[in-house]
Amino acid sequence: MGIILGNGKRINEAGEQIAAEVLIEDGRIAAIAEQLARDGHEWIDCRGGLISAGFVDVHVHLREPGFEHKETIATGAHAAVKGGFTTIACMPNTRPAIDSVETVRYILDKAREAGKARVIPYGAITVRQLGKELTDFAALKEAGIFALTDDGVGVQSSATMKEAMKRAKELGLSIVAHCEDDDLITPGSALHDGVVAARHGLPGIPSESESIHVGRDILLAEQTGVHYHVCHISAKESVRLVRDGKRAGVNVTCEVTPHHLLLCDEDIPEDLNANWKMNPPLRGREDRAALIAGLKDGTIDIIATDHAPHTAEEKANGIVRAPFGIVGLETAFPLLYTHLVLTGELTLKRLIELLTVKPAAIFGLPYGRLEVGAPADLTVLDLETERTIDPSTFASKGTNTPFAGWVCKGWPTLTMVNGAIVHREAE
Ligand SMILES: NC(=O)N[C@@H](CC(=O)O)C(=O)O
Ligand SMILES: [Zn+2]
Repeated sequence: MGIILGNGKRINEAGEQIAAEVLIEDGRIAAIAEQLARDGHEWIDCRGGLISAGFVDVHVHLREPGFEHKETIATGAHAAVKGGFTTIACMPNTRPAIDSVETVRYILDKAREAGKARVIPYGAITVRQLGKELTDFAALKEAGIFALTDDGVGVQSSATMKEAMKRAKELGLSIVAHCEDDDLITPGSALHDGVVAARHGLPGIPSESESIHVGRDILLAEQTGVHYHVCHISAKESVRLVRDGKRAGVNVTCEVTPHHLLLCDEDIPEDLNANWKMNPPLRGREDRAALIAGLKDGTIDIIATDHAPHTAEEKANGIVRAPFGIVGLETAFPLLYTHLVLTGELTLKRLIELLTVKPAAIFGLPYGRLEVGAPADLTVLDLETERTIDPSTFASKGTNTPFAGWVCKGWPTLTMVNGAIVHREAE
């Protein structure tokens, strides 16, 4: 007995939406056709919704262990499947950091218990993410990490980064980098060093604090041959450096977040609400344009949310003292579909590739494909119904989003991981 996702649509090679039904058996996609014989299988009515491969998000902060008041693996993995994400990679800036085999095992066990999205942990590059001593990459790989990063902080020392890349290359692991040169940032800076910070008389985070690491690391990746991936790219100069690196044949990829694609510093409300504070900051209007251009020309490889939950109390501390970060898992697809696809910036086919097959492919993961034989990680999307983003309905513990009140189409109605239904909207 299998399950049929019936009365749905899919996107064909030409990018058209065509009628489709999908049969799931033994956790895999067993058949895809315009119409399937019911044959006693369980039949689910997709009501004309788009059946897509489940989304893959390589940048998620799950906060457990250590910051369970912000998010737990269970609440974060639930938020993921509500947003159509079936595989999420969790960042190591937990307490303890993901720098030991024990912590990797703890996370994998908790994720299995939660039974929602598939969780693949990153391992920290350096012990406690302090930027000094490298972690035991081989042991972390054996325990099940998916790639290496110190996200949350930049690796300040070029020598440490180079040594990390050499060892990662030997083990076939990717180096994923939060690019931030601490020396170039005045402590307490919260906003991009641009017109808005200037108007408020606040010190700004300059673009070169990001791009200098991007440039440095592309040169080191060229030397070491490692696959190097840039987190949450935000500055136009960083996009240019990645474009040049790719042209020179360096194995460099990068991700952009929905918020950097849709917002710039000039959109931040005058009261400087801290739900607009994240790292890297919303940059200038030209940076946002460069990110969209980079996405269109293939310089930017994928979209990742940088889901970063914090409590409302922490975010009420004012723009300077509040922590950096916004949630993203439950709003990413509706925002991108409504504000990039329906506006004509990107095709739906391309948006879905940026969220599925592309992230899977650059990290060698067997997910993100709507194909017979592939693991049945699927999401069904209602492309018609308009809904308003309401943080009080989030499964995430975090309600810290600048997008509250935005009206979107493209809401996930059903999510399946390995053939099991892990989320279904009430009808
Ligand atoms: N992006 C953020 O603003 N914050 C992240 C850290 C990070 O991704 O750098 C967090 O852990 O809160
Ligand atoms: Zn980061």
